[in-house]
Amino acid sequence: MRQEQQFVSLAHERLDQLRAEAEAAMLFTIAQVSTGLQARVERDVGVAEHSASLAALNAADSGLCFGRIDRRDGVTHHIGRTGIRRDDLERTPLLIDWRAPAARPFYLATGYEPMGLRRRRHITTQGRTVTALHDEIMDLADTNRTGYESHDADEVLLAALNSARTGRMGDIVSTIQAEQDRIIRAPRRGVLVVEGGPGTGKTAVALHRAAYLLYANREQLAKRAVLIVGPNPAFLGYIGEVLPSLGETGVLLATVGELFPGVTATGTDSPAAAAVKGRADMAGVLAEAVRDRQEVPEKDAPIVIRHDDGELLLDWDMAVEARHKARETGLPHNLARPHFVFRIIDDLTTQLADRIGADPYGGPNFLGPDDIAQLGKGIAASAEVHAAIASLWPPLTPQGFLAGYLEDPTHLPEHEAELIRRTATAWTGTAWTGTAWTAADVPLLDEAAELLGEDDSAALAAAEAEQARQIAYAQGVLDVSYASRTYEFEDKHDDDSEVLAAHDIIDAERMAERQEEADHRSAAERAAADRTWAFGHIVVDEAQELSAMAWRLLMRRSPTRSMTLVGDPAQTGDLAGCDSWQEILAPYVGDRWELARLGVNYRTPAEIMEYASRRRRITDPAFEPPRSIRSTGVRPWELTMPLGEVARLAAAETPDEGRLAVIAPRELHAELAGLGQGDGPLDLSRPVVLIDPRQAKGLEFDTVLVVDPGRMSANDLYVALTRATQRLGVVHPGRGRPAAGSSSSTGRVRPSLPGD
Ligand SMILES: Nc1ncnc2c1ncn2[C@@H]1O[C@H](COP(=O)(O)OP(=O)(O)OP(=O)(O)O)[C@@H](O)[C@H]1O
Repeated sequence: MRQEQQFVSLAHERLDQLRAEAEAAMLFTIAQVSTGLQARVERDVGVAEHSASLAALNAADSGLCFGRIDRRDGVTHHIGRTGIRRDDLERTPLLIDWRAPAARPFYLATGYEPMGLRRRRHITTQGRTVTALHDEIMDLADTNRTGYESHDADEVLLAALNSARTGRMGDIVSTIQAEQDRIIRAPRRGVLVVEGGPGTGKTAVALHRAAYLLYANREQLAKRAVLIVGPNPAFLGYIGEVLPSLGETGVLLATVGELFPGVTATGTDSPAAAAVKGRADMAGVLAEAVRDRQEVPEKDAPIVIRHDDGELLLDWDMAVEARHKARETGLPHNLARPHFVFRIIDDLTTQLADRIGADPYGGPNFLGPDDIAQLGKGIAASAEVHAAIASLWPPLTPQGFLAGYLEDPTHLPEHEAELIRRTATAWTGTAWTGTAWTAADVPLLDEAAELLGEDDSAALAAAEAEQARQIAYAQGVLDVSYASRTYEFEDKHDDDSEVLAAHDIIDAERMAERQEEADHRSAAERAAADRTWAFGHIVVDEAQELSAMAWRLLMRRSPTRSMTLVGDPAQTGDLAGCDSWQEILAPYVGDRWELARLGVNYRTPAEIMEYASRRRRITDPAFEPPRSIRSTGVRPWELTMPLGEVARLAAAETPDEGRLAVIAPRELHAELAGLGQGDGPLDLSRPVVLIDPRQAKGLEFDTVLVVDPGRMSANDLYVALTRATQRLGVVHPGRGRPAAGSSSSTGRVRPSLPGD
């Protein structure tokens, strides 16, 4: 213990030193007087880098060193949350990062396969003090004993699993299990699906995998960022702190509803409406709806355009031909539009030229090419012509198009159109007044953006003009720099001089590029603002919940198909969700994806899992639950009581340390308002929270009260019943009945389960 304490103290001293250095470097950078734009940008980048490394060092402070491996060849490594080098000339490693290859035996070695280890040691600390050691002998022939040999190999793991919940997920670096380690370190290429029942560590594994990949592929991933998709904002808040504690910042956490920059989905759809919006055939439906916006006049009712030189007629033939040519390009709507516009203007010009320049005696047209070009310019500049063209083939934004479509949904059976129809009060051009976008609208907006394409030619032209202006400016600067060479300089250094001046090494164009304000946002920040960003890796948690349309959106963000998808089809709650990985993935990767399974439940005690499985088998007789790693001796209980009394029950059941959740169908929440949560965003750090089964997805609490299970679908109930780490109570609404059965720790008498 003394030796390990010395080591841990040394590691912390070195961490403090590194922190002080990073702080000093940051202050120094901030203090730089930076006048030029370039210098300011460099300063900002420097500050961002130093603060990221400072954040990583700060996050590693708690539980800095948690393990040690002694190899048979006499080499010893200490394993920690981050890698630390000594302050010597060779910068020898002091603490090995848990993700480094050298740390791997700490997670994988067993008595059967010791991987060159003699001993594995878990070091438990509180602050900077070593409080316990647990040793495992790997080499059974080794007779050396330390006195800290663990009798129960899982002692450290069980202590971690039994600890009170805080409302925030913690990292598991000190107790990653071998089956989890193999998934965390699997190669980055391709699609890896991780399937497992509730509490098998899917979320934990997914987050540690993200941290591992950023460590192992820092070069590529730091530039492209990793996207982690979760089911709802409360869940993202719950897992949000795990990654900083793993020292990672190049990560964007988002729900699918947050993946269309500029749109915040605050509305809600009925489950049936979301299911329609999420269906794969919505892609074809929207494509048809876009074609509907490419119109032609009625055959016998051409559009009449007033023009200085007389009326012009935009008729059916002309529009059909122009539309055909524009569609033939295969370009999205807005990008094909210039082809349509060009064709119509050309035809109208011919129409006008034929009329003006016609020879009454049947000879050739009087007008020469220059005259005709002049006429064309006049037509192209006519507001009336443009209005007529726009009425046939309007430029469309995804928001404007989808808003219009949802007001009058076409290409769907009437009852489905009715489900998703929106009766908005007004569309202002950028937002709805009245009805908000929903999470299920976001994949449709993304689809619309693809179908419409962005006509950015105006923006590109503006960017080019700006670039030209900067080149001209830079040229001026270089000329001044050349002209102001001192004679002394010229005397001493002829043309072969090795001393370089600005004008020698940089031309105007390059200098202009440097003048441009460099984008010094992190990759994750830039990715969040860019709909077309291609992420280096995408992790999807609760992947079974995503609709087919959401998958289309995600696949666009991952052209390399480097993805980790974790989920459990048995927990699918969303009607739009898929229940077969093959079905989800086949359109994108065929059968080129890997499946890994996790089979041990680290969260739910055996007693609760047994109860949940029994309920589950009512609808799914062949159901096989994951194996619980621990049991608490406390069986779940059922009670019938008026809803108004649930708040009192919750107060009595709330553990002194830790959290309790009341999970009830949404429609009962008003009656359960006594739980005092208010209307604000869900705050999981409160000792008691009231949530519905969908919100409960992915979360866990020490104690859970499930209210009115009869109203929940089989999958929702299964999710609700598997959220507790210690105790589970099930409340049926009713007048209450005399209780009979086992006695609880709170003294309440609880009826035992039918069939128990
Ligand atoms: N190796 C481990 N060491 C310590 N704790 C672990 C380990 N693996 C998982 N856990 C813990 O088990 C609990 C369940 O893990 P997690 O939430 O990742 O499971 P899940 O499979 O995503 O569950 P669900 O499908 O129900 O959302 C968490 O508290 C997690 O920290």
